[in-house]
Amino acid sequence: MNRKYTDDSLALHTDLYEINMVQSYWEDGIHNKRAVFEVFFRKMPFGHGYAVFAGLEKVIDYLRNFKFTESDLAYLREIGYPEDFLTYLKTVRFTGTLRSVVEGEIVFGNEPLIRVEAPLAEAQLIETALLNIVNYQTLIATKASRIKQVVGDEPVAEFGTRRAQEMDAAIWGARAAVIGGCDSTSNVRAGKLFGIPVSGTLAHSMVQVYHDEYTAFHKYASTHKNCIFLVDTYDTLKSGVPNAIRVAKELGDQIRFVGIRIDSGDLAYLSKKARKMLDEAGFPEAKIFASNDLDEHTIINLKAQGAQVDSWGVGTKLITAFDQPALGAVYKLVAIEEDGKLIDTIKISGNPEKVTTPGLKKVYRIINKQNGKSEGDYITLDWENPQEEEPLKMFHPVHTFISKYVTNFEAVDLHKNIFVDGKLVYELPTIKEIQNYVKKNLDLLWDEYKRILNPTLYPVDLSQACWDNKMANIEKVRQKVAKLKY
Ligand SMILES: Nc1ncnc2c1ncn2[C@@H]1O[C@H](COP(=O)(O)OP(=O)(O)OP(=O)(O)O)[C@@H](O)[C@H]1O
Ligand SMILES: O=P(O)(O)OC[C@H]1O[C@H](OP(=O)(O)OP(=O)(O)O)[C@H](O)[C@@H]1O
Ligand SMILES: O=C(O)c1cccnc1
Repeated sequence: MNRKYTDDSLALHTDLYEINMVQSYWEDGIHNKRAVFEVFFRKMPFGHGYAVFAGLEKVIDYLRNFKFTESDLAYLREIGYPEDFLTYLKTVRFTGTLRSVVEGEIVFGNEPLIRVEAPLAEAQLIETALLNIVNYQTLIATKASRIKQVVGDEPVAEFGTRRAQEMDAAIWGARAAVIGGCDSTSNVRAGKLFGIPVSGTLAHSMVQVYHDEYTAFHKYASTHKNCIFLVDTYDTLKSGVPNAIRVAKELGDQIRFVGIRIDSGDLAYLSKKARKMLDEAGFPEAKIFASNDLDEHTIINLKAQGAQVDSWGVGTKLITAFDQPALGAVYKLVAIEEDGKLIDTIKISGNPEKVTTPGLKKVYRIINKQNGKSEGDYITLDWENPQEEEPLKMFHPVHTFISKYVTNFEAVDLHKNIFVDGKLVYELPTIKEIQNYVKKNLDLLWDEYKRILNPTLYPVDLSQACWDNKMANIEKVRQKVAKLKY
């Protein structure tokens, strides 16, 4: 490789306009004003009833190491930035406070997932990377959770690396898939980096190398104790399954015949026939693994057809978020310092759903103590404490007549302090802990929110104070615009 600059930092993993805006702020002397931005998405991915948040570990890593290196500065110099601005950029680190929902949190549209309070320049420079990370990982974790919803307790292996949108996506996608509910990944590097269980069978090429299944299975079994034989290279029922049975019988206790994998053809029909053959041959414990372009839709169909599948391998459609390639999370300014005080800001849109909600906010999950289920999420201004309100009025933020009163509840603040004044104060959980957290959180939701087709809309409401503040800000902008004379 003969590149002019070494790839030794992620500070330039940003859109040019962020640097240009920061240059203007710096020239104007406002780059250190406090600014507050929030990350949120509007539309539920895949039409799912909930999303699974992922990406925080990478966000933390990115922010801890945030700095412009000599090669970054040399490149910026080359493309025309002035020396005094570069001298300033050299000093920039992340010194802000970041509050966020944790990985594995069940989240919904229009609620703040991450809140960044930092000097304006810093908060601006990190926008692109934060969105890049959270958009992808949350999307994949959510897709995996959809798949897990239809699979139930059977194991799901993530097989997507070869079809992922490049290497980083494979690695972080594998991790996100495991957060969402996959039990293992085929990506060995992801196993090494994140402590995720790895799993695998064998490919058609190995059968082709030995020209017949019998020899290939024997060779595999002579080096590996646990054997899952791939049975669809030539003819699943006439050749693959009989050869798997023959080798398993011949080797007896010398191997652990875990089962067979079917990777083409009619998976319902073939799995039922194969099940019968394995049972009749005395292998009722042998498992049937299925793969081939699977997703939640094919799996639900296969189950409806009575497919005898015990374990699922899911690749392309999971790792590429095949039916919805982007989450669409945004990063919006909600407050900015003026005369030493934070002032709320708003972005108006003709589309009511795109009008931002001004001010520093918190998001609470309102859990009914009687049944242990969530009543909805409740967004408040920073200073509010919904726990002190009894009964708590929850109302739809657009169709405000839809409302309910909740009593006997626990209001759980979903945001944790991750960085305080640039210092990391959060201890990262293990992947196993994150997976358990997802399961525990999903128990809070009624099944109606969890079905994969037309789920009931989960309430994400604004507190009265938050709603009033939004209306007041809209009115303020309206009056300002009305006074303009152009
Ligand atoms: N019984 C079934 N009901 C619904 N979908 C199925 C069933 N069996 C398999 N499928 C799905 O149908 C698709 C079939 O893919 P494809 O047309 O590539 O056929 P194939 O059998 O894999 O052929 P090839 O040998 O070329 O791989 C896959 O997505 C697979 O998961
Ligand atoms: O279908 P996916 O959900 O994407 O799962 C991954 C696929 O990758 C492999 O196929 P491939 O044809 O690449 O290699 P093989 O010869 O090992 O089957 C495997 O057999 C699966 O079909
Ligand atoms: O181990 C497997 O069976 C596997 C791994 C990656 C992709 N497809 C299948």
